[in-house]
Amino acid sequence: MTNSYLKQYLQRNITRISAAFCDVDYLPQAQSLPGHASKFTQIHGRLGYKTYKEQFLWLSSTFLHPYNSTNISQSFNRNECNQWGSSYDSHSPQISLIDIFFPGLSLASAPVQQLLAGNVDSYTRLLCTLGVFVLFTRYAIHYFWELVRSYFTSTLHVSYYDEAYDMLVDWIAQQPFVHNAQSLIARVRSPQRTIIQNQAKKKPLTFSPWDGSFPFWYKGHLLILHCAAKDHREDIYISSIGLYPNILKELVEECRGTYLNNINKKITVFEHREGDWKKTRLRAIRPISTVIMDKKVQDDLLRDVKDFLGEDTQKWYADRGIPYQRGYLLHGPPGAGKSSFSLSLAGEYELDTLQLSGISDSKLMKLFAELPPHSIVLLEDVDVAGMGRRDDVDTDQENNPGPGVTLSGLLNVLDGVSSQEGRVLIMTTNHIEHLDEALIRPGRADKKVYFKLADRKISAQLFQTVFKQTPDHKQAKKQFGGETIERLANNFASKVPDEVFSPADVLSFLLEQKNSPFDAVAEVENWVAKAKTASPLKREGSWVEEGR
Ligand SMILES: Nc1ncnc2c1ncn2[C@@H]1O[C@H](COP(=O)(O)OP(=O)(O)OP(=O)(O)O)[C@@H](O)[C@H]1O
Repeated sequence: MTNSYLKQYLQRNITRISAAFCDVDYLPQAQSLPGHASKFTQIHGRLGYKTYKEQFLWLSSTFLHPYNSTNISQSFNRNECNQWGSSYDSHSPQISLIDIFFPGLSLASAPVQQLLAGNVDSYTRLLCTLGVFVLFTRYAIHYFWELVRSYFTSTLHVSYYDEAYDMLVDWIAQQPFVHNAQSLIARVRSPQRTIIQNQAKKKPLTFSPWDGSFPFWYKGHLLILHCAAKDHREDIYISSIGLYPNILKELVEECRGTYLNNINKKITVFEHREGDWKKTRLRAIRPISTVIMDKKVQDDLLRDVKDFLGEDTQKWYADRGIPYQRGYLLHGPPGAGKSSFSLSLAGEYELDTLQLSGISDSKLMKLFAELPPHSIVLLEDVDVAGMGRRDDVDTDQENNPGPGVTLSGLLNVLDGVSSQEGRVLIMTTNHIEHLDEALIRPGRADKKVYFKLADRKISAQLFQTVFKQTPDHKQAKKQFGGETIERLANNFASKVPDEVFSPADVLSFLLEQKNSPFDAVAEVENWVAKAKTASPLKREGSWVEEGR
C-alpha cells in the first residue's frame, strides 16, 4: 500500500465519493487529484474522520468489496499513513456552516445521505433498524389499542350540542385528575352566588381537559376520557376497559344529578350555534307572581299552558289528528313584561327556553325539527325579524331572502311536517298591526295577550313588590306594617298617570327609591313632571293616545 496507490484509488473513486455526498456541482470540475483529495477531505472531514487512514478505511468499506477492504486495511502501513497523512495536515477537517448553527447535525444526517446514495454501512443500518422499530412500535401500539377498544372496551359518546355535554363537563371540572391534565381549556363560569363579595369570586375560572386522552379512576374502574377538538367545539367520549357499559351509564347519571342540583331554580336558555341548539346560559327562575298583569288574563294563560302540557293531551290531539302544538302572541308596548312573562312561564313548568334570532330559513327548519322535548320556543320582536305583512315585504326580498328568517320560511316551519310535536311557541311584538294575518291566525298564535302600560292597579302592585316586607326589614328595625305599605302604594299609584308609563319605567323609578317607601311617594310627582318635559311623546293631552 503506497501513497501513489492511495492517490490512484482516490482518483479513481473521487467521482463516486462526490456523488455520495450529492456534490453534483463539483463533478464537472473534477480535474486534478489534489483538488479532489482536498474536496474529499473537506467533505468527509465533516463526518469526523480525522486522519486519512480513517477516511480511507471508510472509503474502502463503502465502495470496495469487503475482501479488498480488509486486505487494504491490513497492509496499510502506519508510517506510510503518517507520512502520507502529514502532507495533508494543513487540510485538517473544516467545520461546515451548518455545524456552527446546529452542532452535530451533519454527523447525524450523514447516514441518511449515505442511504440516499445507496450506501449502507453498519451505522446507517443500525439507525434504520431503530427507526423502523420505533415506527413499528408506534403503529403496533395504535393497532393494539384499536383492537382492545373495539373488542374489550365500552364507549359512551357525547355530542357537543347535547346538554349531556354540559353535564359531563361540569362534573369533569370538579375531578382531581384535571389538575394533572397537560391540555386544558379555561372557562369563566358565573358564580353560583349572586352576591360577589370579593375580587376572588369575580369571574371564577374552571378548567377542563381539552383535546387529548385522560385516564382516571371511577368507582374502581379505569376510564379514559377522550376529547376531540374540532374548530371551536369538542366531542367527548369516555371508554372503560372491560365490557362494563353500566359503569359509563352510572357516571352520566351522576353527572346529571350534580348538574340538576346546580341548575335548581334556574331555566336553561338555548340558542342556535351552527344550526344546532346549544345551551348558552342559566337564568334564575322569576316567580310568575312577580310579573304584574291582569290576574284573570294571567290565570287563563297559565291554565291553557298547563292543560296543553298535561299527560293525556298529546293522545287527545293524536286521536283527533290535530297537530300537537300551541302558539301564543304577546303584544304591547316595550317594557310591559312580555319577555319577563315568557321566562317566568318557562320556569313555572320547568321548560327550557329556546331563543331564536339572526337565523336563516334553512337553519330554522332544521332547528324546529330538532327541538328538545319540553321546551318553549321564544321568538322575540317578530315584527322586526323580517316577518311583517306580506304586502309590506319588498318583492325583491321575497325572491332573494337575506340572512334572516322570511315570513314564508317561518310559516312553513310553524305548520310544516318537520315541526316538532308538542312545541310551545311564544312570539312577542310591540306592533301587532305590522304582522301578517297568516302568522297570527289561530293555529299559529292560538292566544293573543295584550300587555298594557301601567295603570293604577299595576303601579300599586309594583310598589308593593318593591317594598314587600321581609324578615330582613324586621331585623334591621325598618319594618312597616302591611297596611302602611298598602296605603302608601295607593297613594303612589294615584300620582302616576294611567297608561302613560310602562311597568318597566315605574319599576325603574321605584328601584331608585327602594330604601324608603315614603321617599318614593314624596318624589313621584317630581318624576312625572320631569318625564313630561323630557319626552316629547309624553306631553300632557297626547300621552294616553301615544302610549296606547
Ligand atoms: N308587568 C310587569 N311586571 C313586573 N315587571 C315588569 C313588568 N313589565 C316590565 N317589567 C320589568 O321591566 C323590565 C323589562 O320588561 P320586559 O323585557 O319583560 O318587557 P317587554 O314587554 O318584553 O319589552 P320589549 O317589548 O321591549 O322586549 C323587566 O326587568 C321587568 O322586570
